[in-house]
Amino acid sequence: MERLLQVENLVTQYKTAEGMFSAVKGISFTVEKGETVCIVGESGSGKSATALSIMGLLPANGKITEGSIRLKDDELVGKTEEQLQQIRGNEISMIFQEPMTALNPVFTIGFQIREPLMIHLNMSKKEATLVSIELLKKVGIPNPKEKIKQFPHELSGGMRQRVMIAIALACEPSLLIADEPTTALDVTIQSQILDLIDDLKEQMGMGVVFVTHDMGVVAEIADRVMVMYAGEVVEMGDVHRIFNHPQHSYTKGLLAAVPNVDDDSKNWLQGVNIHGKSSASS
Ligand SMILES: Nc1ncnc2c1ncn2[C@@H]1O[C@H](COP(=O)(O)OP(=O)(O)OP(=O)(O)O)[C@@H](O)[C@H]1O
Repeated sequence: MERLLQVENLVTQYKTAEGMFSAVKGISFTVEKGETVCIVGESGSGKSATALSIMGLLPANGKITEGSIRLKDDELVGKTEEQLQQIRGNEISMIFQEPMTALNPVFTIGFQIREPLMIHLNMSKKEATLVSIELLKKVGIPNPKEKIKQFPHELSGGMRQRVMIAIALACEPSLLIADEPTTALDVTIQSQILDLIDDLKEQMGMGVVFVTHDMGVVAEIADRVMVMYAGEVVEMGDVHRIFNHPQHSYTKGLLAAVPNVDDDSKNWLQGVNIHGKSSASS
Protein backbone atom coordinates (compact mmCIF):
# COMPACT_ATOMS: atom_id res chain seq x y z
CA MET A 1 0.00 0.00 0.00
CA GLU A 2 1.05 3.53 -0.67
CA ARG A 3 0.93 6.19 2.03
CA LEU A 4 -1.43 9.06 1.25
CA LEU A 5 -1.92 10.93 4.51
CA GLN A 6 0.20 11.01 7.64
CA VAL A 7 -1.04 12.87 10.70
CA GLU A 8 1.44 13.14 13.57
CA ASN A 9 0.89 14.50 17.08
CA LEU A 10 -1.88 16.81 15.88
CA VAL A 11 -3.10 19.28 18.48
CA THR A 12 -6.09 21.46 17.53
CA GLN A 13 -7.36 24.11 19.91
CA TYR A 14 -10.37 26.40 20.04
CA LYS A 15 -10.26 29.76 21.72
CA THR A 16 -13.21 30.03 24.10
CA ALA A 17 -14.37 32.48 26.77
CA GLU A 18 -12.68 30.21 29.34
CA GLY A 19 -9.38 30.12 27.44
CA MET A 20 -7.79 27.68 24.98
CA PHE A 21 -9.57 24.34 24.72
CA SER A 22 -7.85 21.33 23.10
CA ALA A 23 -10.41 19.54 20.90
CA VAL A 24 -7.68 17.26 19.47
CA LYS A 25 -4.90 16.24 21.86
CA GLY A 26 -1.90 14.97 19.95
CA ILE A 27 -3.32 12.29 17.67
CA SER A 28 -1.43 10.32 15.00
CA PHE A 29 -2.76 8.16 12.18
CA THR A 30 -2.22 7.31 8.53
CA VAL A 31 -4.42 6.72 5.48
CA GLU A 32 -3.18 4.64 2.54
CA LYS A 33 -4.27 5.03 -1.08
CA GLY A 34 -7.51 3.14 -1.69
CA GLU A 35 -8.25 2.84 2.02
CA THR A 36 -11.23 4.01 4.07
CA VAL A 37 -10.44 5.02 7.63
CA CYS A 38 -13.48 5.65 9.81
CA ILE A 39 -13.16 8.07 12.70
CA VAL A 40 -15.72 7.14 15.33
CA GLY A 41 -16.58 8.53 18.73
CA GLU A 42 -19.33 10.23 20.62
CA SER A 43 -20.41 13.82 20.08
CA GLY A 44 -17.64 16.21 21.08
CA SER A 45 -14.82 13.65 20.86
CA GLY A 46 -12.96 15.69 18.23
CA LYS A 47 -13.93 13.91 15.00
CA SER A 48 -14.97 17.04 13.12
CA ALA A 49 -12.07 19.05 14.54
CA THR A 50 -9.74 16.40 13.07
CA ALA A 51 -11.48 16.48 9.67
CA LEU A 52 -11.53 20.29 9.56
CA SER A 53 -7.83 20.41 10.53
CA ILE A 54 -6.93 18.22 7.56
CA MET A 55 -9.01 20.39 5.22
CA GLY A 56 -7.63 23.63 6.65
CA LEU A 57 -11.23 24.68 7.31
CA LEU A 58 -11.20 25.33 11.06
CA PRO A 59 -13.38 28.24 12.15
CA ALA A 60 -11.72 31.55 13.02
CA ASN A 61 -11.31 30.62 16.71
CA GLY A 62 -9.72 27.25 15.86
CA LYS A 63 -6.02 26.60 15.31
CA ILE A 64 -3.58 23.74 14.82
CA THR A 65 -1.04 24.43 17.57
CA GLU A 66 1.20 21.37 17.19
CA GLY A 67 1.95 18.51 14.91
CA SER A 68 2.09 17.68 11.25
CA ILE A 69 -0.35 16.71 8.48
CA ARG A 70 1.43 15.40 5.40
CA LEU A 71 -0.40 14.63 2.16
CA LYS A 72 1.92 12.63 -0.11
CA ASP A 73 4.95 14.21 1.63
CA ASP A 74 3.55 17.73 1.32
CA GLU A 75 3.27 19.39 4.75
CA LEU A 76 -0.14 21.07 5.08
CA VAL A 77 0.33 22.67 8.50
CA GLY A 78 1.57 26.22 8.03
CA LYS A 79 0.35 26.64 4.44
CA THR A 80 -1.35 29.91 3.51
CA GLU A 81 -5.11 30.05 2.86
CA GLU A 82 -4.38 30.49 -0.84
CA GLN A 83 -2.19 27.36 -0.95
CA LEU A 84 -4.81 25.41 1.00
CA GLN A 85 -7.54 26.49 -1.42
CA GLN A 86 -5.48 25.08 -4.26
CA ILE A 87 -5.10 21.76 -2.40
CA ARG A 88 -8.83 21.64 -1.53
CA GLY A 89 -9.75 22.13 -5.16
CA ASN A 90 -7.39 19.48 -6.47
CA GLU A 91 -6.16 16.99 -3.90
CA ILE A 92 -8.66 16.93 -1.04
CA SER A 93 -12.45 17.11 -1.20
CA MET A 94 -15.02 17.05 1.54
CA ILE A 95 -18.66 16.06 1.82
CA PHE A 96 -20.80 17.12 4.74
CA GLN A 97 -23.96 15.98 6.46
CA GLU A 98 -26.46 18.42 5.01
CA PRO A 99 -26.12 18.92 1.26
CA MET A 100 -28.81 21.61 1.26
CA THR A 101 -26.55 23.99 3.19
CA ALA A 102 -23.51 23.17 1.06
CA LEU A 103 -25.35 23.59 -2.25
CA ASN A 104 -26.24 27.11 -3.27
CA PRO A 105 -30.04 27.34 -3.66
CA VAL A 106 -29.96 30.06 -6.32
CA PHE A 107 -27.75 28.23 -8.84
CA THR A 108 -28.59 25.19 -10.95
CA ILE A 109 -26.97 21.85 -10.25
CA GLY A 110 -25.11 22.15 -13.55
CA PHE A 111 -23.62 25.52 -12.63
CA GLN A 112 -22.38 24.18 -9.30
CA ILE A 113 -20.64 21.15 -10.80
CA ARG A 114 -19.17 23.16 -13.70
CA GLU A 115 -17.66 25.84 -11.45
CA PRO A 116 -14.82 23.79 -9.91
CA LEU A 117 -14.03 22.23 -13.29
CA MET A 118 -13.73 25.65 -14.93
CA ILE A 119 -11.77 27.18 -12.05
CA HIS A 120 -9.42 24.35 -11.10
CA LEU A 121 -9.06 22.44 -14.36
CA ASN A 122 -9.38 25.43 -16.72
CA MET A 123 -12.12 23.76 -18.74
CA SER A 124 -14.33 25.70 -21.13
CA LYS A 125 -18.03 25.89 -20.28
CA LYS A 126 -18.81 23.34 -22.99
CA GLU A 127 -16.20 20.84 -21.79
CA ALA A 128 -17.26 21.33 -18.17
CA THR A 129 -20.90 20.69 -19.06
CA LEU A 130 -20.01 17.40 -20.75
CA VAL A 131 -17.87 16.31 -17.79
CA SER A 132 -20.67 17.35 -15.37
CA ILE A 133 -23.10 15.06 -17.16
CA GLU A 134 -20.57 12.20 -16.95
CA LEU A 135 -20.06 12.86 -13.24
CA LEU A 136 -23.79 12.81 -12.53
CA LYS A 137 -24.03 9.51 -14.40
CA LYS A 138 -21.13 8.15 -12.36
CA VAL A 139 -22.88 8.91 -9.07
CA GLY A 140 -26.07 7.23 -10.28
CA ILE A 141 -28.28 10.22 -11.08
CA PRO A 142 -30.88 9.41 -13.74
CA ASN A 143 -31.50 11.83 -16.66
CA PRO A 144 -28.35 13.89 -15.98
CA LYS A 145 -28.96 16.16 -18.99
CA GLU A 146 -32.23 17.27 -17.40
CA LYS A 147 -30.91 17.32 -13.85
CA ILE A 148 -28.19 19.88 -14.60
CA LYS A 149 -30.92 22.41 -15.36
CA GLN A 150 -32.62 21.91 -12.00
CA PHE A 151 -32.14 23.70 -8.68
CA PRO A 152 -31.17 21.94 -5.42
CA HIS A 153 -34.67 22.14 -3.90
CA GLU A 154 -36.06 20.20 -6.85
CA LEU A 155 -34.07 17.09 -5.87
CA SER A 156 -34.58 14.60 -3.03
CA GLY A 157 -32.11 14.47 -0.09
CA GLY A 158 -30.42 11.36 -1.48
CA MET A 159 -30.06 12.93 -4.94
CA ARG A 160 -28.65 16.13 -3.41
CA GLN A 161 -26.04 14.11 -1.54
CA ARG A 162 -25.14 12.39 -4.84
CA VAL A 163 -24.72 15.84 -6.41
CA MET A 164 -22.42 16.82 -3.52
CA ILE A 165 -20.37 13.69 -4.13
CA ALA A 166 -20.20 14.50 -7.86
CA ILE A 167 -18.93 17.99 -7.01
CA ALA A 168 -16.42 16.56 -4.52
CA LEU A 169 -15.13 14.11 -7.12
CA ALA A 170 -15.04 16.59 -10.03
CA CYS A 171 -11.32 17.27 -9.68
CA GLU A 172 -10.47 13.62 -8.93
CA PRO A 173 -9.14 14.20 -5.42
CA SER A 174 -6.68 11.75 -3.91
CA LEU A 175 -8.34 12.16 -0.51
CA LEU A 176 -12.06 12.40 0.26
CA ILE A 177 -13.11 13.54 3.72
CA ALA A 178 -16.70 12.66 4.54
CA ASP A 179 -18.18 14.07 7.77
CA GLU A 180 -21.40 12.20 8.61
CA PRO A 181 -22.52 12.42 4.96
CA THR A 182 -25.40 9.96 5.33
CA THR A 183 -26.74 10.84 8.78
CA ALA A 184 -29.66 12.87 7.41
CA LEU A 185 -30.73 10.17 4.94
CA ASP A 186 -33.04 7.23 5.45
CA VAL A 187 -31.43 3.82 5.84
CA THR A 188 -31.93 2.55 2.27
CA ILE A 189 -30.56 5.72 0.68
CA GLN A 190 -27.76 5.76 3.25
CA SER A 191 -26.73 2.29 2.19
CA GLN A 192 -26.76 3.28 -1.51
CA ILE A 193 -24.58 6.32 -0.82
CA LEU A 194 -22.11 4.23 1.21
CA ASP A 195 -21.90 1.70 -1.65
CA LEU A 196 -21.34 4.55 -4.07
CA ILE A 197 -18.48 6.04 -2.02
CA ASP A 198 -16.95 2.57 -1.72
CA ASP A 199 -17.20 1.89 -5.49
CA LEU A 200 -15.74 5.26 -6.40
CA LYS A 201 -12.92 4.75 -3.91
CA GLU A 202 -12.06 1.45 -5.64
CA GLN A 203 -12.34 2.92 -9.15
CA MET A 204 -10.32 6.04 -8.41
CA GLY A 205 -7.90 4.67 -5.81
CA MET A 206 -8.82 7.48 -3.42
CA GLY A 207 -8.16 7.45 0.29
CA VAL A 208 -11.26 8.18 2.39
CA VAL A 209 -11.50 9.60 5.90
CA PHE A 210 -15.07 8.94 7.03
CA VAL A 211 -16.38 10.56 10.21
CA THR A 212 -19.37 8.92 11.89
CA HIS A 213 -20.81 8.05 15.27
CA ASP A 214 -22.69 5.09 13.77
CA MET A 215 -21.01 1.68 14.12
CA GLY A 216 -23.46 0.22 11.58
CA VAL A 217 -22.03 2.63 8.99
CA VAL A 218 -18.50 1.69 10.08
CA ALA A 219 -19.28 -1.98 9.45
CA GLU A 220 -20.41 -1.14 5.92
CA ILE A 221 -17.57 1.07 4.81
CA ALA A 222 -14.40 0.94 6.95
CA ASP A 223 -11.13 -0.79 6.23
CA ARG A 224 -9.64 0.57 9.44
CA VAL A 225 -11.25 2.26 12.40
CA MET A 226 -9.93 5.00 14.65
CA VAL A 227 -11.84 5.42 17.90
CA MET A 228 -11.67 8.88 19.49
CA TYR A 229 -12.58 9.83 23.00
CA ALA A 230 -12.18 13.33 24.47
CA GLY A 231 -9.74 14.44 21.77
CA GLU A 232 -7.54 11.35 21.92
CA VAL A 233 -7.28 8.15 19.90
CA VAL A 234 -8.14 5.34 22.30
CA GLU A 235 -7.98 2.53 19.76
CA MET A 236 -7.11 2.02 16.10
CA GLY A 237 -7.20 -1.13 14.01
CA ASP A 238 -8.59 -3.23 11.21
CA VAL A 239 -12.41 -3.16 11.10
CA HIS A 240 -12.73 -6.89 11.78
CA ARG A 241 -10.39 -6.71 14.74
CA ILE A 242 -12.22 -3.71 16.22
CA PHE A 243 -15.60 -5.42 15.93
CA ASN A 244 -14.53 -8.86 17.05
CA HIS A 245 -11.85 -8.03 19.62
CA PRO A 246 -12.34 -4.47 20.86
CA GLN A 247 -9.55 -3.69 23.34
CA HIS A 248 -10.77 -0.50 24.93
CA SER A 249 -13.79 -0.34 27.17
CA TYR A 250 -14.98 2.78 25.36
CA THR A 251 -14.96 0.88 22.02
CA LYS A 252 -16.92 -1.94 23.65
CA GLY A 253 -19.43 0.67 24.81
CA LEU A 254 -19.82 2.06 21.30
CA LEU A 255 -20.43 -1.44 19.96
CA ALA A 256 -22.96 -2.13 22.70
CA ALA A 257 -24.96 0.83 21.39
CA VAL A 258 -25.41 -0.81 17.97
CA PRO A 259 -29.03 -1.92 17.80
CA ASN A 260 -29.94 -5.60 17.36
CA VAL A 261 -26.53 -6.80 18.38
CA ASP A 262 -26.06 -9.52 20.93
CA ASP A 263 -24.42 -8.47 24.15
CA ASP A 264 -21.71 -11.12 24.00
CA SER A 265 -18.66 -9.61 22.28
CA LYS A 266 -18.04 -12.87 20.36
CA ASN A 267 -21.35 -12.33 18.64
CA TRP A 268 -20.78 -8.77 17.55
CA LEU A 269 -22.42 -8.04 14.28
CA GLN A 270 -23.74 -11.47 13.61
CA GLY A 271 -26.12 -10.88 10.80
CA VAL A 272 -24.48 -7.58 9.91
CA ASN A 273 -22.37 -7.63 6.78
CA ILE A 274 -18.86 -6.27 6.89
CA HIS A 275 -18.11 -5.52 3.24
CA GLY A 276 -20.61 -8.14 2.23
CA LYS A 277 -18.88 -10.85 4.28
CA SER A 278 -20.11 -12.34 7.49
CA SER A 279 -17.78 -11.24 10.27
CA ALA A 280 -17.90 -14.76 11.66
CA SER A 281 -16.05 -16.13 8.62
CA SER A 282 -13.08 -13.75 8.85
N1 LIG B 1 -16.05 26.54 17.04
C1 LIG B 1 -15.81 26.01 18.23
N2 LIG B 1 -15.47 26.77 19.30
C2 LIG B 1 -15.22 26.23 20.51
N3 LIG B 1 -15.27 24.92 20.76
C3 LIG B 1 -15.61 24.10 19.74
C4 LIG B 1 -15.91 24.59 18.45
N4 LIG B 1 -16.22 23.55 17.65
C5 LIG B 1 -16.13 22.45 18.41
N5 LIG B 1 -15.76 22.78 19.67
C6 LIG B 1 -15.54 21.85 20.79
O1 LIG B 1 -14.50 20.95 20.45
C7 LIG B 1 -14.79 19.63 20.88
C8 LIG B 1 -14.72 18.68 19.69
O2 LIG B 1 -15.76 19.02 18.79
P1 LIG B 1 -15.99 18.26 17.42
O3 LIG B 1 -17.00 19.03 16.67
O4 LIG B 1 -14.69 17.96 16.78
O5 LIG B 1 -16.63 16.90 17.95
P2 LIG B 1 -17.27 15.71 17.12
O6 LIG B 1 -16.67 14.47 17.65
O7 LIG B 1 -17.13 15.95 15.67
O8 LIG B 1 -18.78 15.80 17.58
P3 LIG B 1 -20.13 15.67 16.71
O9 LIG B 1 -20.31 14.19 16.49
O10 LIG B 1 -21.16 16.25 17.61
O11 LIG B 1 -19.94 16.44 15.44
C9 LIG B 1 -16.15 19.70 21.55
O12 LIG B 1 -15.96 19.78 22.94
C10 LIG B 1 -16.77 20.97 21.02
O13 LIG B 1 -17.63 21.56 21.97
